[in-house]
Amino acid sequence: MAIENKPVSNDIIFQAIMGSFKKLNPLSMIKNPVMFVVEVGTFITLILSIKPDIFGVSAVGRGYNIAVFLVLLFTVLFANFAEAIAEGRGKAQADTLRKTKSETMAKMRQKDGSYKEVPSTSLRKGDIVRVDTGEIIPSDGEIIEGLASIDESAITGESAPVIKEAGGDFSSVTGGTRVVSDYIIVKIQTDPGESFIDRMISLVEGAARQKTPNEIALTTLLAVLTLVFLVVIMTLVPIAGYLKVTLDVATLIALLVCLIPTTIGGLLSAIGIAGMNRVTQFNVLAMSGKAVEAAGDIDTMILDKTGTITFGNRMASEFIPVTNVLEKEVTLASLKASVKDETPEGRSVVELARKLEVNWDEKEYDGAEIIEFTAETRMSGLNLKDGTEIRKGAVDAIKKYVTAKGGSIPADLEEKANAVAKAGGTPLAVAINDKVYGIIYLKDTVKPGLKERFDELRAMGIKTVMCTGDNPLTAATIAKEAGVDEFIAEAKPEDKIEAIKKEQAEGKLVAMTGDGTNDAPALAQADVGLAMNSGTMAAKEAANMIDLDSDPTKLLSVIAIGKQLLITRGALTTFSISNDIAKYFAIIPALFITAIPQLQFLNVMGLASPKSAILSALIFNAIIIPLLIPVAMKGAKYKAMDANRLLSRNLLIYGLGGVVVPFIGIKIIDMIVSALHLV
Ligand SMILES: Nc1ncnc2c1ncn2[C@@H]1O[C@H](COP(=O)(O)OP(=O)(O)OP(=O)(O)O)[C@@H](O)[C@H]1O
Ligand SMILES: [K+]
Ligand SMILES: [Mg+2]
Repeated sequence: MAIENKPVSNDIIFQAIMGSFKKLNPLSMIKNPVMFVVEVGTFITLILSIKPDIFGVSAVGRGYNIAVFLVLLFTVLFANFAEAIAEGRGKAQADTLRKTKSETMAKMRQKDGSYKEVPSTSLRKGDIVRVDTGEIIPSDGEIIEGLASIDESAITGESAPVIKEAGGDFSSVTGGTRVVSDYIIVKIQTDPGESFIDRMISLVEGAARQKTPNEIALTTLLAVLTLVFLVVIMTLVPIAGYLKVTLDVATLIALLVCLIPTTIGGLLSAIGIAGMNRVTQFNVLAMSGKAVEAAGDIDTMILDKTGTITFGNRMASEFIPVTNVLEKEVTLASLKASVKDETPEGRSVVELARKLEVNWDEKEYDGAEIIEFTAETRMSGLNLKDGTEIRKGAVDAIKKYVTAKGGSIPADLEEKANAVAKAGGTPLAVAINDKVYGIIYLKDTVKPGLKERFDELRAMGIKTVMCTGDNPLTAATIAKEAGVDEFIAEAKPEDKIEAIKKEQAEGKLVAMTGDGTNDAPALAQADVGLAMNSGTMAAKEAANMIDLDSDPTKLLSVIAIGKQLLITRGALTTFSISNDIAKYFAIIPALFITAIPQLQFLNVMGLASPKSAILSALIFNAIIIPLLIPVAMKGAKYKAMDANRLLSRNLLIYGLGGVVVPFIGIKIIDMIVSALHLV
């Protein structure tokens, strides 16, 4: 499996430790204003450790300065470590992927039609290659000829081979996957360095990671808080002077660091990276953290039917004649309408007709005009040289077509089409000129386990809408079987976009899942566009997430991760800020107690000495960061419950916990520090 949930190895930890030091570079540190302030403080206390009197006569000794310096240094290192360890996971995954990207040779078609061996790295968009059994597909592309079973385990981890074929929604192939039977001719669709695996590598590695709007807002808030506390500390100096308490520079810095939100400041980026990692562990590639966060707030989910809710291998299973037409006649008409239809549906019609031993003389369709299937017309067929027009397509489309030609609609067409539709199949009507011959029954299967998962979505208050080009009856049957809330039938690509825009206009966040080229615009329009990996290149490029397992309900997991990401960030911010306030009350009394003995009643903590109080608070402030790394990495506990209840629960745990924990922690550390006579 390419992407897996390995435990953090010693190697990752070692790399993360090295990374913690590398990240001390102030240029990279400045992106995190809170930790940058701590780093500046670390630098100043380093100078004080060397020359304690540099800012005037100091009452504290070198040892105290050194102690503050060391604790501050570790605070910065711990924060860096949190980020580095979160990144480490992705780096390890990227390394595994790089191994699958070994250079291969490709057979590239030359101008004269012959094939020449070239290195896969030299292939450009538009080149045509042939891939035979056992060979690795050299780059991403679209099959233009042939049908093959392909082992995609290198990217999906799924060992069962998948069938890929020219035409239709299953024609895209990915570089690095292997042909296990037959051969295919592929038109390359990416230039070197831009392939799917390349994108996967840079994604899991976090190279393309950008702060989400949410993260930027929080970073700004934390920077403002830091500034406020800087002012608070400054005003402390004249107050202390008035009270004849001397506050050393090292003490002021220590106080400042205790007060500014270092806990969340240190963990913020790790939370984001880990959230993205969790998405990848579900075999979903998210192009941006923004998409994952949007998933956490989704109100409506729109799904394409064929290939998303169903497996999408719509196969002809029966030819049904209308009255006064023989079965043989409708079979022949269907064959005629499909001999040049390269879609999987078209080929399955030809296959079934040939199995029923109906054949058509090739000479008859010499020079015929091919009418290719489009999602717009929902028809396909041939215009013969003698003027005969043969069509098959969605029943309503064929009806319109025949009526326009002055033909009449057989009385039992509707009934026969409905019977197929009610069984969940797709009926295609077949006509030659103005005469309708009958129905082709296309069968498809609903993917298992959807109903339960759609029920879960409903419980979370998310509405599911199936949007299909198919007729209303088929749509109704499949909608019922899959358990979606609503459906839109006979939808053209622009109708899918309209459906999304309508929801968005009501202020809702919309997710769309799809697999076809006709879904691409809708995937791009949606706030969260999840493409099936089985789908076309266009769909995968338009989407901001790709599910490697082609499971539309995977969005449920992404929604959970998105929600958890927002909750984790909120919870740790609450904890961090209430923690800092508690620290303030723990150490201020200790500082002023010698000057104002009346304050003794405030000194509920009974800390040993002002110096030990400061140092203990600072040590607590540092070690809380690594202690919370597991929460940042795994995410805060998340249950599918009402948002308000979840919020009050978190406020209770992280807000109250944030107030209480420092009192206990600082007291314990103070006892150790004073017992060891550290200061
Ligand atoms: N090869 C074909 N020739 C003629 N008509 C077809 C062909 N394939 C599909 N159709 C008809 O066109 C309709 C639209 O097909 P399309 O694959 O575009 O559906 P869609 O909009 O992607 O919706 P979904 O994938 O959800 O079913 C089908 O329901 C069917 O009636
Ligand atoms: K702090
Ligand atoms: Mg489709």
